[in-house]
This record gives sequence, C-alpha cells and structure tokens, in this order.
Amino acid sequence: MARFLIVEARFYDHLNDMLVDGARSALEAAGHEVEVLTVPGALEIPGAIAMASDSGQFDAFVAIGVVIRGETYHFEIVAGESARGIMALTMDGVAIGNGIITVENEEQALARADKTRKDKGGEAAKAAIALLDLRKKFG
Ligand SMILES: Nc1c(NC[C@H](O)[C@H](O)[C@H](O)CO)[nH]c(=O)[nH]c1=O
Ligand SMILES: CC(=O)[C@@H](O)COP(=O)(O)O
Repeated sequence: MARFLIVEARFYDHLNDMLVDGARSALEAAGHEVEVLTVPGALEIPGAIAMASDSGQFDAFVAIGVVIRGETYHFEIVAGESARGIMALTMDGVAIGNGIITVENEEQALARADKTRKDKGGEAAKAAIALLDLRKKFG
C-alpha cells in the first residue's frame, strides 16, 4: 500500500467530481491510501505537488483538472504550463499521473471525465501507480 495525493484544480465542480471518482476508484482498487487536495486552477497544480512531495508525506500524486478553451490564448498557457510543470517534476523522479483534461468544449470534457467512458481520472491514477512501481524497481 502506498500514500497517494490527488491534487485537483476545482474549476468545474461536476467534471472534477467525475474525474476524482475515477482516480480514487482506481487507486483504492489497487489497495492504496488516497487523500485529496484542492487548488484554484491547473496552473497551481505543479507547485502544490512540489510542496507536498517535499513534505515526504506522500509516495505518488495524481493531477486532476479541466481546461476548456475560451476566447483567448490563456487556454494554451494553462494547458501547456500545467503539463510542463508536471513533466518537470516527473523527470525529477516524482511519480505523477496527469489527469488534467484539455478540451474544446463540455461535451468532450464529459466523455473524458466519466469513468464508464474514457475515464481519464482512472487512467492518470494507473499511470502514477506505474511510475511508483518503476521508482521502487530502480531504487
Ligand atoms: N481557465 C482555466 C483555469 N484558469 C485558472 C488558472 O489555472 C490559474 O488558477 C489562474 O491563472 C491563477 O493563477 N484553470 C483551470 O484549471 N481550468 C481552466 O479552464
Ligand atoms: C482555459 C481558460 O483560460 C479559459 O477558461 C479562459 O477563457 P478566456 O480565454 O475566454 O478568458
């Protein structure tokens, strides 16, 4: 059993509830402990994971968020920079699954948040488990 922290950017409550449910279901099915931390938006996720990782209280992390394109370039910043921050932490050895969905509209988001459809929350949780297993394998 390992200690997982789900760091969710709660920008769209109903979509986050679905994604967190998928991630939690996957983690608990694998026998792991799960806590959830909420931050304002996807741009805050990498920093929150860095702080939580430095605390030593958790073994792995799942990033959960929803970024829906609006009228401006901000979509590219939020989507790209949250992914870049998570990738930088992963390359530094932090086991993180990225469940931040970046979509054009609500319909696309619903399909990906629903654990009975594309289950991106569960997918991210399984990726985090896989990275944690690799870290244990390589020491
Ligand atoms: N537009 C979305 C955001 N924007 C907020 C940023 O993530 C950030 O919280 C803000 O710029 C303050 O630093 N966040 C999402 O998660 N999803 C969006 O669609
Ligand atoms: C992804 C976003 O930042 C988006 O929700 C913001 O919308 P807008 O670009 O219309 O300000």
